[in-house]
This record gives sequence, C-alpha cells and structure tokens, in this order.
Amino acid sequence: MIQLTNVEKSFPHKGQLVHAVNDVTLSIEAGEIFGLIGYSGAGKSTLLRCMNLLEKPTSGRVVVDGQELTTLSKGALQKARRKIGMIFQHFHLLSSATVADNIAFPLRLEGMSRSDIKTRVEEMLHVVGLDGYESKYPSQLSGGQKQRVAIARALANKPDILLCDEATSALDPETTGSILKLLLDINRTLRLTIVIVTHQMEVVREICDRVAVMSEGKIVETGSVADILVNPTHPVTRRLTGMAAESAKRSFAELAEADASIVQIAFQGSLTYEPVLADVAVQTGCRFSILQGSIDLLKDVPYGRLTLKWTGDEASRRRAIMSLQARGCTVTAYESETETEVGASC
Ligand SMILES: Nc1ncnc2c1ncn2[C@@H]1O[C@H](COP(=O)(O)OP(=O)(O)OP(=O)(O)O)[C@@H](O)[C@H]1O
Repeated sequence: MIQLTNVEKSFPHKGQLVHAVNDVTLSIEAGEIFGLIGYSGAGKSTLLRCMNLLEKPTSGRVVVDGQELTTLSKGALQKARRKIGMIFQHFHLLSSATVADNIAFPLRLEGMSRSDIKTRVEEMLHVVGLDGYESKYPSQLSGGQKQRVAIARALANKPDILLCDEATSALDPETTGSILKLLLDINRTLRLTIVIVTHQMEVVREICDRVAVMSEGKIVETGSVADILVNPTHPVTRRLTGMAAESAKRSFAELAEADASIVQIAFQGSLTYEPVLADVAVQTGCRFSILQGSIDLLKDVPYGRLTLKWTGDEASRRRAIMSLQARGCTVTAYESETETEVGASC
C-alpha cells in the first residue's frame, strides 16, 4: 500500500544540511494502523509528509497503491493525494467557516454538486459523531470536537489512507482516548489504512498493529507492537517503552541481594493466562518471589512483565530460565554480584 525505498530528506540550515530523514525503507500494508514513534526531532513528521509528498524527498521512491508519487505530474499528484487524507496536531480548520463548510472544502475543490456535498457532509458528521453540528464555528467547539471535524474533512473524499501527525498531542487523556477509539472504528468499518506519528507509547499501545521507531532520521526498529513492547532491542525503543537498560539495571541492582539473582520475564498473548511459572517451578525445583509485575493490554492482546527473585542453586536457576524461554517468555537476567547481563545466553 505504502512503500518507501531509500527515502532521504535534507534541509539546508545555516549553511549545513540537516538530514531529517536518512535512507528510510519501509512497507505499510493496506488496512493496518501503523505507528511512527520517536523523540522530538527524530524525523517522524518529515517522513509522514514524504508519504503524500507534502515534503518532496531529496532522493528515494514513494509508491502508494502501486503509483510512484515522486514521478507524477502536478495534476496527477493532486489526484493521487485525494486518496490520502491528513490530520494535524492543531486541527488546521478554517476559523471563519462553519463545520459544514470546513468539511465541504475538499469536495468543492473536486467540483461536487451542492446536493451531493450536503449529503456527504451529513454522512461524514455521522461517522465522527457530530450529527447536528453543521452550523457551528470552530471557536464554539472543544479540542476533541475540532479534531473530529478535521477527521470528517480528511475522510470527505473517501481516501484509502489517513495520515495523522501528532493528532492527539494537543488533547487531554480522556479526549485522546475517544479520538483513538474513533480512529480504530473508522479503520475497521471503512478499511482505512492509518499511519500515526506520535511520541506517546500509549497511542501506539492502544491502536497500532505495527510500529517503526525513529531516531536521528533513521528507522531503528520495526515490528508488531507486542514484539516491540515485550522485547525492545534498540536503546531508544527501550527508553520509549520504559525498559531502558540502565534504569532496569539500577532497579535490579537495588532489588538484588548478594546471594540472589533477579530475573525479568516478559510474555504476551495466551501465555498470559497459562500457569507457566508454577509449571517451571515444579519442573526445575527452583522457587521464586515476585518483586514487581504488571499485565496490560496492547489493543486486544494481553502482555505482561514480572520481576522475579529466584532461590535455589545456580544450575536449577539456569534450568528455570531455559524452561521459561522454551515456553515463549523473554527472559532478562542480571547477576546481582556483577550486574552482568546474561539474558538469553542462560
Ligand atoms: N522545513 C525545515 N527546515 C529545516 N529543518 C527542518 C525542517 N523541517 C524539519 N527540520 C528538521 O528536521 C529534523 C526532523 O524534524 P521533524 O519535525 O520531522 O521531527 P519529529 O520527529 O517529527 O519531531 P517533533 O515531534 O518535534 O515534531 C529536525 O532537526 C528539524 O529541525
């Protein structure tokens, strides 16, 4: 659906080049909700804007639905862009126009008849849950309602793709939740492909299917949300997921005693409901205490993390770790005496 190949975007700045997007290759499938996450300045917005050529890449290919946008004429590009809606952090509504006129704007550009526009505007207002708001002005709406109008306007041309640039960053947590739910609903009912730029892992966790982590213009990790959260490999991903190696070590070190090992295990899906720990304890004779733990939901998939303190001799601890890994758990272990990561090598 969206294929980026070796995409680069540089900006001249004070006599030098800023490499905002640096050799990104990425595939986004039809119908998925794809997250682009990273810290400020990572290049997320620039990469998103390359997907509809709001930013023309310095080099590389952008293919959307089989069409290479980078080679299209101005007219053909305008036509292709109608299939790609976009929403922004600050809504970008016309303040002097009513809700209906804001939504009608792209339809008028397309030359749609008045009566068809009226019908389409009503249809879009219904989709975003704002029936009866036609005559209001943006200044009479809350932030969440403004973003709903922006979504209705972005969907008015019946696009296949919706690009969302920090669409919930200006909203409170409750309103963020309701906008995310709306995006999930339209993804499911309209089969819309959605790409979301965010710096909030919560957003990714709640609605994305897959995610790419960006740092310094590059994609440093891509995968299903569950995999990225349960087993982050890049230091930036670890920081974003709250599993920074350094802080994890510190907290392990704080918890560890001279003669004990502290182990962190992560798991997802149906494994969450299986008596894995009890089975492993019986099999290996290794006993444990749970020091910390949490179970959460990623969209519909449960995942969890537990910090355990194993007792028993070293050989049985190692057997327990191998047994957990064999059952599908990700295991990270630190020997408290040395703070050496032994992890998967156990
Ligand atoms: N038009 C521009 N001119 C010069 N530099 C730019 C321009 N747009 C972006 N940049 C630079 O490119 C880099 C990436 O910016 P971008 O906005 O894509 O990052 P981001 O990850 O979306 O960050 P944020 O979340 O803060 O918006 C930054 O260093 C930024 O200053």
